[in-house]
Amino acid sequence: MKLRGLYAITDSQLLAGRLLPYVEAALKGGASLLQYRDKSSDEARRLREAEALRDLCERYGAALIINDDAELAARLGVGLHLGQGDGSLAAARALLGRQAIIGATCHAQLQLAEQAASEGASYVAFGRFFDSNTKPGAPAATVELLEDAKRALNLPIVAIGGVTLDNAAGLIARGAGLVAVVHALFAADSAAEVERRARAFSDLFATK
Ligand SMILES: Cc1ncc(COP(=O)(O)OP(=O)(O)O)c(N)n1
Ligand SMILES: Cc1nc(C(=O)O)sc1CCOP(=O)(O)O
Ligand SMILES: [Mg+2]
Repeated sequence: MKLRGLYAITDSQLLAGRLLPYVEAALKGGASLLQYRDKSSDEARRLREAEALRDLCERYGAALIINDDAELAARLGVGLHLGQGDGSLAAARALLGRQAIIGATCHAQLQLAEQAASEGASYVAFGRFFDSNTKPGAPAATVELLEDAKRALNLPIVAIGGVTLDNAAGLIARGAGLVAVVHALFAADSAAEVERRARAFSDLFATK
């Protein structure tokens, strides 16, 4: 699986009552990775939704990544994203195996990315690059960091936080191999609009 392109991330509020049609639209539009991000503690719903998303991702040749929850990722045999306070990357790698995609939040710190790489991360994520509707309090990162990270690391780099169709190209030009997007993708009035946006994000990678 090539780690490049649009990385769509779900949001329980934005996608309430329309999770599957909107995610399918993002996949139709070319999203390469999909992260199931649900901060609730409703285990049964989380399992049900994650299973449905795994099936959808399989149909479209995309990879499903579970946010925060290594046990759920292991149960479904899919990837995992861990933040700095979400548990040990090395332990997750041991649990999920060599092939699993495991990503790490590195905020605006190259040192965190180097550490994540040494512990077996498949990609590193930096952010937030712009004002974020979804996570306004996330620490801010500058685009210069992407160039430094590109030089220093031999791993795919994800840019997250306030990414839109207007600012994504600049991040890609500076070294982001994936752009992770919630609001600018899923805050849409229709599935058709989500698909249009996903295709437009994906097209930004076509010539780079
Ligand atoms: C691709 C990607 N990058 C960063 C994050 C943020 O992870 P974290 O800091 O653990 O915050 P939560 O998303 O868990 O609130 C992410 N989820 N995905
Ligand atoms: C989940 C998350 N993590 C971030 C970080 O900087 O680590 S920013 C963010 C939210 C991304 O959503 P939107 O595309 O709506 O800004
Ligand atoms: Mg987390």
